[in-house]
Amino acid sequence: MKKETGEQKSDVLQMLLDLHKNQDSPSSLTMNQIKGILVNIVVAGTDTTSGSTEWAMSKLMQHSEIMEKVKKELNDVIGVNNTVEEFHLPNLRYLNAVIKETFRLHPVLPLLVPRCSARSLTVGGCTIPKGSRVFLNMWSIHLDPNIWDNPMKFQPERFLNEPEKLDFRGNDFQYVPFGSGRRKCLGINLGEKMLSFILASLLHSFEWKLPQGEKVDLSGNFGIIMGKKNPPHLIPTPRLTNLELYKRQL
Ligand code: HEM
Repeated sequence: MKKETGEQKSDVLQMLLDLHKNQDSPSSLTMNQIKGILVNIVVAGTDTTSGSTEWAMSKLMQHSEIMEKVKKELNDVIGVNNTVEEFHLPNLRYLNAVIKETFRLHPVLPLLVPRCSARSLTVGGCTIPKGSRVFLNMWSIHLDPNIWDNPMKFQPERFLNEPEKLDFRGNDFQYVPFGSGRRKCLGINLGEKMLSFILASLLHSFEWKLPQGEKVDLSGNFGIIMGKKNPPHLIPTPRLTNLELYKRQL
């Protein structure tokens, strides 16, 4: 990418291509490896973000009192005569707690990515032989009553009181929606910001309702990425007072 000043600025693709050019370096990459990395990023970043958005919208449709609190915060922070901008996001504390609580109850990768033990070891009295394929059931940790009060309840407030104690950077093993260790999600910052931006925009710009006679369906599908079995059908109506603002968003 070339800035107007003429100064070169590298993006991810450029960095990968530079590693390809430098074939003598131990960290050089082949074109096939570059393709693999790019596909990995696109695949890993797409269904996770859209799946989490669907879960969060469904939980909010199910809990109207929580939806009202989110809308009040959006009005206070953004204002009904304004659209969401990136700088608003850190101030949406309650919405961010809703997102964290959605990750806890509906992690899109409930078993994370499989691990392989590099040596034999004993964990909690169980021997794991070298070379075993290990799945970490992070979902059951997120619902463990020894760790969480009322674990089945959708209660974003639990993340408001001591937010620093429960970040999702992989340091608190009771809460790891983005995994932990060397293979943890490399899109944490982007994923968190995208989700916050998408939800804030959807909820600030529109009122949402279910089609007549339909109920919120919370069944999940079975797969590596656990999205909703049936995507939510929701009907939007404009929420902003100034309809010109919708043109600006297009
Ligand atoms: C709400 C959004 C997202 C969630 C909940 C999520 C969650 C996860 C989880 C749980 C893992 C497995 C970590 C482990 O096993 O320790 C993972 C891996 C990964 N994620 Fe994300 N992710 C999200 C968004 C993204 C985005 C936006 C990108 C890229 C732009 C991305 C790129 C990746 C990659 C490349 C891996 C594989 C890392 C590896 O195996 O070394 N993710 N993600």
